[in-house]
Amino acid sequence: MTKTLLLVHTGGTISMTTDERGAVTPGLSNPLLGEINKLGLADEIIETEAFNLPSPHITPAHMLELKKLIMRLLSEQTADGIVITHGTDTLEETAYFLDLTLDLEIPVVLTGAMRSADEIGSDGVHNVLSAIRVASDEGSRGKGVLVVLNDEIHTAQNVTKTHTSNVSTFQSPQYGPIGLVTNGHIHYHHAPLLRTRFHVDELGGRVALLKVYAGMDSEFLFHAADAGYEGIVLEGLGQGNVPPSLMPGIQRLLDDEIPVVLVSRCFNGIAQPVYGYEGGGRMLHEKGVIFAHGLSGQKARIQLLLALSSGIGPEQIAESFKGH
Ligand SMILES: NC(=O)C[C@H](N)C(=O)O
Repeated sequence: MTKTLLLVHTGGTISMTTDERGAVTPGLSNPLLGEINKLGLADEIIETEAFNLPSPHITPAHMLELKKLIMRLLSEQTADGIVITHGTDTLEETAYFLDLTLDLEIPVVLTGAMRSADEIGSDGVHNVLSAIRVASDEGSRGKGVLVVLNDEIHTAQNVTKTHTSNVSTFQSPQYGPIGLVTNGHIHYHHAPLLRTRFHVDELGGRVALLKVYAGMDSEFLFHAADAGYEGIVLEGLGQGNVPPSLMPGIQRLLDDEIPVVLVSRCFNGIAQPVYGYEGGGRMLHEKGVIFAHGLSGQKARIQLLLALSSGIGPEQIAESFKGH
């Protein structure tokens, strides 16, 4: 069966080259543009450049623009799958944003590279090739937004960048990758069960993400309430605890009806209300702190931003985090 894929570029190292100073930099034009089609990897690849940005420059506003661009392209052109190239630094946030906002059965696959387009051993074209094969595979339908790098398939919900420079940087700490890409096969060994979706046309609300540390005081939380933040995500300690000195700040946020979402700063495992001591998870839970089981801080922040922007009430916001 002939397959038509949309290939959308957003920038990142995959689209960068080394300048005369030896620094990796985006050029005036994306070196990937026009090159992938020459490889004859799919029957038809329709290529679009959304942005040419390093991914630390990508904001939730760009993510929403990307979502709208995809919907516009799909209204003009039917496609069997979508591949998006992206810088790796914030790739997981864009992937999760799209996972929470796109309502598509066709595969949507993000990829990137750790080595620039002109570097020896560059992983970019190989990763695009893998992403195109995954996006063309019937088994990839209905699995939510996927991230493909280094011959592994991850869900947007779980994947995270774990190494500053290694090509095997993307891992899914909770459950591992959901599939593998080999020379001849796309092989899935499990599938995501739960998905949350938000209908968002415009982004509203400021949401901050703060990492909790030993002896942390409440000052930043008081400041966040005074500064008009509409949501706070805390990367708590262990199973989901905070120092007692943070409790006055949390209480202030809750009194002001600012949702407080708690994840763990641990790399693995889920936050849960286990401990009954001052600042322990049980106390936080009883006060109304929302536990985002298994999400990283940066993903919980994207979700809280989308939940607030979608206009749902506090109970539905809390409910939306239950699936994780
Ligand atoms: N490997 C990369 O793509 C990292 C780069 N700083 C970016 O995210 O744009």
